[in-house]
Amino acid sequence: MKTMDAPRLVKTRPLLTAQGLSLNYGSVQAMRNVSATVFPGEVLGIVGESGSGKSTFLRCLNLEETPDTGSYTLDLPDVQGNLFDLDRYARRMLCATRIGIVYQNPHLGLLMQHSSSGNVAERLLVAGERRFNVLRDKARGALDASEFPLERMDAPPIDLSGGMQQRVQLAKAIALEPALLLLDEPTTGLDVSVQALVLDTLKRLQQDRQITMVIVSHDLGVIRTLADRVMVMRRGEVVEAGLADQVFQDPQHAYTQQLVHAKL
Ligand SMILES: Nc1ncnc2c1ncn2[C@@H]1O[C@H](COP(=O)(O)OP(=O)(O)OP(=O)(O)O)[C@@H](O)[C@H]1O
Repeated sequence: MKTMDAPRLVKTRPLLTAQGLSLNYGSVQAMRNVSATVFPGEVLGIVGESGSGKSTFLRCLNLEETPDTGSYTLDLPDVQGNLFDLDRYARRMLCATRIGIVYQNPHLGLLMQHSSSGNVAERLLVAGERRFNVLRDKARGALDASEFPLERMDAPPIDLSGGMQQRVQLAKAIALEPALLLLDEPTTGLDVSVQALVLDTLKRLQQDRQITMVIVSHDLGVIRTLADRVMVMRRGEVVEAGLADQVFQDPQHAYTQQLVHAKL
């Protein structure tokens, strides 16, 4: 069983605060009044059935999407106010330098025909690094931390396995040591044994670097392995939220009970 690391859960100020996010796509209400707080070094897991609004919420946290209502702040020294008020350039810079994301579909996060090291270096270039040796060394370091086989670092993602592609995405996401790492179904679609290895890497990275993470998965096993806190979504709403161990051991909402028992 996962052991609870108490000090990580007793932090004074949240890093991430999202309040009252709602978003409609035409007549579809993708999110209704969704709020979340994540403290530094914590992992928030978001579970729920397909179409419950998990990815929409994550896209908002990555500033790819702007909700109709709601606010989002990150408690960082040079970042102020509601991030949804930032212009496109400021959003792009904030995402490039402070927020990393790994998508389920590597085509969304990577240039599939470019070298893997080039994909990671691109993130550093956006942040202003121009020295070739530094780019190469930092890309190598990030790939190594993601447990990517370095002898393949010049291969394009299109020639790599799904697990390796996810490691390249991860390396790109952590290359600038982001304050927040967002993971959208990072292991879905991989073979079970590869899933377990990628999960191990995520767990190790989180423990070594204390990265604050928000992970979306429909797989309770993934959430149980990584998350300190859990948020359960259904039809665009949060139906239950709490410490992971509590939610899994004593789910309060009928829908969460159904999810947990279906998994057992
Ligand atoms: N760009 C879009 N245009 C129109 N509707 C959308 C769009 N993105 C999401 N939706 C709708 O919003 C709702 C929430 O979708 P979302 O992808 O956030 O759910 P999810 O919980 O992440 O599901 P899944 O696990 O299948 O990815 C769904 O009804 C979906 O069809």
